[in-house]
Amino acid sequence: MPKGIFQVPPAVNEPIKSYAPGTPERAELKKMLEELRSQELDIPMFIGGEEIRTGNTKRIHPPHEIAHTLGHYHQGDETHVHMAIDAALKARKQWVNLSWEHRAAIFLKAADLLAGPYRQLINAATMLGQSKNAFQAEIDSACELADFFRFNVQYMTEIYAGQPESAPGIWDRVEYRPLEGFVFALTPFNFTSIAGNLQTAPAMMGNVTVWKPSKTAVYSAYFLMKLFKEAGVPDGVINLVYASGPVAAKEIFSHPDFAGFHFTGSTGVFQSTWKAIGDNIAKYKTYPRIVGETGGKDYILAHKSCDAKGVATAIVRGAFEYQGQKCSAASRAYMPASRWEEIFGYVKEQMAEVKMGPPEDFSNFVNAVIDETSFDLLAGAIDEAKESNEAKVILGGGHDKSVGYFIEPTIILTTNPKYRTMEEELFGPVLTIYVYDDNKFEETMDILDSTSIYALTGCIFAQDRYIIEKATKRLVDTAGNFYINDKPTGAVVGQQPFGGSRGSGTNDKAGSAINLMRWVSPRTIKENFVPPHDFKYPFLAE
Ligand SMILES: NC(=O)c1ccc[n+]([C@@H]2O[C@H](COP(=O)([O-])OP(=O)(O)OC[C@H]3O[C@@H](n4cnc5c(N)ncnc54)[C@H](O)[C@@H]3O)[C@@H](O)[C@H]2O)c1
Ligand SMILES: N[C@@H](CCC=O)C(=O)O
Repeated sequence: MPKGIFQVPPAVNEPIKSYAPGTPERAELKKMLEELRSQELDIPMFIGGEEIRTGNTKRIHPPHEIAHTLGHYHQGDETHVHMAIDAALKARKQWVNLSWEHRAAIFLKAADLLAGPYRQLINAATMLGQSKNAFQAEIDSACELADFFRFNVQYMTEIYAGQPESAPGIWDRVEYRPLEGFVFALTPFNFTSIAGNLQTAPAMMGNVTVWKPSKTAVYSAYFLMKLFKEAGVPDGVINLVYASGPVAAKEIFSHPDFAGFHFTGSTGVFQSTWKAIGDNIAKYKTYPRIVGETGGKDYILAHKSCDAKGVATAIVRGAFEYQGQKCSAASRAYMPASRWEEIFGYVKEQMAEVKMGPPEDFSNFVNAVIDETSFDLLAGAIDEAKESNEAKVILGGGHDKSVGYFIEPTIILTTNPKYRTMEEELFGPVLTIYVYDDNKFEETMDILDSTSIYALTGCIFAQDRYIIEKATKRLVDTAGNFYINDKPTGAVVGQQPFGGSRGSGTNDKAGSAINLMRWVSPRTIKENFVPPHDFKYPFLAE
């Protein structure tokens, strides 16, 4: 059989389609939305390639239309988590031995299927299930996920190519073994791409996985599983269960073969799961890898030298796209007193054109927040600000859950830079502004640095280059992704590796070689071509 040192096609970012009126992609997406809306799906779990139905079904509805039923999923319990672990460990025997180029081919095929025949299916499922507009679905579930697959394949080959030096007569090699056990992927509701990356990144490196999605993103998870199957992921390599988070975590974190945790979600859940892993540490065969990207309190800092219109657009897009439900979304902003009125004028001008409603109507920029719990939390914080003597609502502030979970894009102005909504992650379309005295730029950076536990994203708007340098240095620990004259959202795989530090996560940069390295356990192999036959050192010769 001919052999070769294979090279993968260089990764390029999936081009974003416009969905402008009259484009074929708009027509295809509209048709797919209608098709999905006309069905009520029966959604099983997938364990070892089998469809598992429990009869304990839960209704799925669009967050923007509570009365409409998209389908029902079969809720599992601890027995299904166990089945998933067993199926993963069974599949491991073959999967770890499959040559890397075949793993690569599966995920390159997944990228092409997603960019082609699955594109509008996954986009429509994300729009309906998670209430995203067409553009937000496109950049997430089609483009970012295809980018994760393609760039991760390329990074995988770069990792494998990393080999040590060899002295004369010796050949040193490193093999990047998958972890000894299984990986648990616990995924959030807000990005279909993240839900599709957390189990495939470890799987690409030769691992087997148990995947538990958010209960509010089961609908798109179901279609992702179909995509994985069609791409050729063998049975049992990725097992999808819908047990509750605590039930799944309890079973998984007490299993001796638990070898890795790939998490994205809130800081509180990450901290509690880390603690559970720590409590069980003596049970495991190997020290588990823990990767978690978590919450944020992302900021916009404007200097008096800023471009006011640029700041206003960063506020509108950075805080309100996808209803502020991006971990990267701007939720606090520091504005110079001399420019605030001008900036706010532009914000009001832009917001006057923003429409809110269901994503099936393509003229809506803002859709619904994910569920009632989130709605109540956001509405409560807004109402509290309305009553506060330290804050006032200067834009939006309305909320209504009679049809869907709609929260108007809201701006709170506070006189207290440590006001609750300057510190806590709310995860919705609520931005809090603190206006500072132009002469207190440095003190304002100190306040910004010490206000929240998070350090995910942030940006500086300034035209003065000395100020840009000063802010970049002074705010070094406040964000894992720092932007200059740009909004703090919209990182692209291969361009801006994404992740935060402090309370925002382990900063292992999703969609990068840093992340993939966490899913391998290298073995060093030294081969001596002509082993010595005499134990004596030369200096013993006398
Ligand atoms: N840093 C990042 O890259 C990034 C990206 C996306 C989202 N996020 C963060 O994710 C959060 C929003 O997503 P979410 O609401 O789905 O997060 P979440 O923490 O509520 O849920 C994440 C996952 O954990 C599960 N879970 C919830 N409680 C659990 C428990 N007690 N034990 C075990 N599992 C549990 C959920 O079912 C879900 O699958 C925000 O905090 C956001 O900032 C971070
Ligand atoms: N890539 C996205 C990640 C958002 C997470 O929820 C961004 O940078 O906005």
